[in-house]
This record gives sequence, structure tokens and C-alpha cells, in this order.
Amino acid sequence: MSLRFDADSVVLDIEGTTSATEFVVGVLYPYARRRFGSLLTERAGEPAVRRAAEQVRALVGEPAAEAPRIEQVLNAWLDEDRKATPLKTLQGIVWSEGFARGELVAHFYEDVVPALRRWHARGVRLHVYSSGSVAAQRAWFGHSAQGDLLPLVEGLYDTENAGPKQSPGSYRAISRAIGAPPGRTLFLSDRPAELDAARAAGWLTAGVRRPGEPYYAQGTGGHPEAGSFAGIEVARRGSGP
Ligand SMILES: CSCCC(=O)C(=O)COP(=O)(O)O
Ligand SMILES: [Mg+2]
Repeated sequence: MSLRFDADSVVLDIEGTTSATEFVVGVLYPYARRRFGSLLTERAGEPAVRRAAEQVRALVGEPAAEAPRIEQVLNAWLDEDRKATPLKTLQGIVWSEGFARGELVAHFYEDVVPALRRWHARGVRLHVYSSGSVAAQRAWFGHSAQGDLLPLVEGLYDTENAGPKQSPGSYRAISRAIGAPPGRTLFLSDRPAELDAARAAGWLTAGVRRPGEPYYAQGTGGHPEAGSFAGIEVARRGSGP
């Protein structure tokens, strides 16, 4: 059975929704882990690296932490898949460079890209909201196995420019940025707490529940549920004159 939505915009979560957590954790995280040491030492003067290092120090309450300690903290956060903003910033830097060099190619479930093309062709505006940084999202959509998907996507939102994914205020901020009514914006995610926050902001929601993903067993917490994007239809029926 298909879910049908009358919406102007779709906002996409990445990990667990468009793409496999196994790929993120098994390919991207080790790639970042191997590069954090040199990033934190050889490129410590770059503004984004310096700012992220300061954020790590603040989060762990160790204002004098040196690069090896920061690297240790980042690796511990990787182990628990913690969505900490400075971790995501630093990952975004090394991944963007890896995608640009052709060392990384983004994974999308096979049902995703056809659905994105279908919705986009109908005039539905597509956006991304992920814990992955905007830089990482841009590299991800720009270097997929199905080619450059960035022309399909209009806006990229992360925990820096929108806020935490489990806070309704972040979804309100995205609504303002998109300029679309909350009730005509559909959020697709694998995590019930994110769907709850989007619904609290007045958005439409659908839980994407894929076998093998970490939140599969938990279910979607009462949100409309789809096993893949093939089971979701989006059209702008009610938006005409
Ligand atoms: C291109 S971002 C890579 C995935 C990632 O690091 C991440 O944290 C994704 O989290 P999401 O909010 O999309 O579940
Ligand atoms: Mg997710």
C-alpha cells in the first residue's frame, strides 16, 4: 500500500532514510577516523578546524585539550554515532575532499533516486535536513553512484544552520527558510524522535522503515510508515489557483 501526500516540499533525512547506515558507519566513519589526526595538527589554523576544536573543548569541558585528546573524543563519538556538531563539521571537511578526489561515492537505496526524480518533475521542492554537515550533504548528493543529484535539491540544512533534529524549533526555522507552509512540507526520516519534532512544528511526516536499519525494530512511533520511497507518492494537488 502506498502513502500519498499533498505537499509542496519534501525534506529528506539521509542516514537510514535515503542511504544505508551500514555504509555511513562502515565506509565514511573509518575514512574520517584515519584523517582526524593530521587534520587537527597540520590544519589546526584553518578557521573551520579551529572553531570545531573549540566546540569539542567546550562540549567536554576541557578548555586546554590538545589535538590528541580532541582526536580521542572524536573517535569515541564516532564509536557511538553521536551527532555532535563539531564532529560533523570535521567529517564534512575530510569527506568533501574524499568525494572530490573520487575516493568516496555516496550510497543511495535503489528506490530513492527514481522517487526524487519523479517528485522533482512534478514540481515538488526537495530539501535535505541531516546531522551530516551542509558541506558533507553537498558532497554526498554531488557524488552518488547515480551521478550528480544536486540539481534535484534546493536547500541543505544541518544542526548548525537549523538546529538539533529532535527540536521542533529547528523545523520551524527550516519552514521560514524554505518559505513554505508547515502543513505542506513532508519530512521523511527513520528516527521517531525526529518525526515527532517535525509533527510538533506542523509538518507532514512519514517514517521510512527499512530492514537492517538501526531504528527498524523500534517502528515509526505512530507516524505513517513506508518500507521504501517506492511506497510514497507526493504531488502538489492542493496548491493550484
Ligand atoms: C552526508 S552526511 C553522512 C551521514 C552522517 O554523517 C549523518 O550524521 C547522517 O545523519 P542523519 O541525520 O542524516 O540521519
Ligand atoms: Mg537518519
